[in-house]
Amino acid sequence: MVAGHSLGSVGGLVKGHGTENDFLILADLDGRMALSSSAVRALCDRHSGVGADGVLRVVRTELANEPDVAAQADEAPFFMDYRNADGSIAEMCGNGVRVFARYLRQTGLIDGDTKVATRGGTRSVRFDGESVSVDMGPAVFRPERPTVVLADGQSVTAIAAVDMPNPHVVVELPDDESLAALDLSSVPSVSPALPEGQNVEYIVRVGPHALAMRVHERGVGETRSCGTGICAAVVAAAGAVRDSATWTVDVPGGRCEVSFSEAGTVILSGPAVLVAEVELCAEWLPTHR
Ligand SMILES: N[C@@H](CCC[C@H](N)C(=O)O)C(=O)O
Repeated sequence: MVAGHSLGSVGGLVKGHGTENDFLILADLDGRMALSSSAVRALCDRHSGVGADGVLRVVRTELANEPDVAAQADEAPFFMDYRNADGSIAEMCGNGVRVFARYLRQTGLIDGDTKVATRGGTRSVRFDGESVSVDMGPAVFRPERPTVVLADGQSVTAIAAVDMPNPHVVVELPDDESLAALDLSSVPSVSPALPEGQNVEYIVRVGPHALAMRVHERGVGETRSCGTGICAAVVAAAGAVRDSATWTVDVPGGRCEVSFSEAGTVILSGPAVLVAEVELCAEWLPTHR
């Protein structure tokens, strides 16, 4: 890992967030770093590390050592290697990709709208002032309709399981009070669980095209926002009715907007903020490889 570089010099560790879903951005442009899951866990630990929901490693796409990613190099100059705080790998991160794009732009690695390579495919990104919009691709409904147990022991059948392309289970609750009362401090009991595990979104309809949502993320725990989860929630709530309206989704960390493109893909818009440059202490590094 790199310590002591400024954001402008494209190196080091940068902290950022999208609706308070927070990330550590690690520049490894030549793709030489062997980023272990234990290093990710150590970095993301909020007590003994820097603290974040996940790590975004920045690699030139043609130098990514995953063939499905390197194949995106003609379209997308940089690969977002996303890791959850527990060190696990995920296909996609909707808040992360906006923050990743903000980082690329602020460091001068790109100078405008771009495409980002991810394990879930290439994503188009458009800058619009404070907001960043991403074409998140198609949502795919899964056949499963699992049951999720709430803290009071009540079981609720999910309204949908949706791949974005990471797996989501969406549960609808009757009102704001039920949403506020949820205890998401442990992994939700989901039956049958999806084979790859799942992110679980709990939603309340607060208007014709408006949701409130909390989320328990696979590999992280409760987070203040989840971009792919927000998309899955809107897809589940909209069902077959996909009109041209823009949906708003309020999460504990802020608000994102979701709409559908003419091609039927899901467009996610929301803030992306870079917060700090972090210089790791030389003494800390060798023990956290
Ligand atoms: N916070 C992300 C989703 C990150 C991946 C997720 N925890 C998973 O394992 O699928 C987002 O904003 O989409």
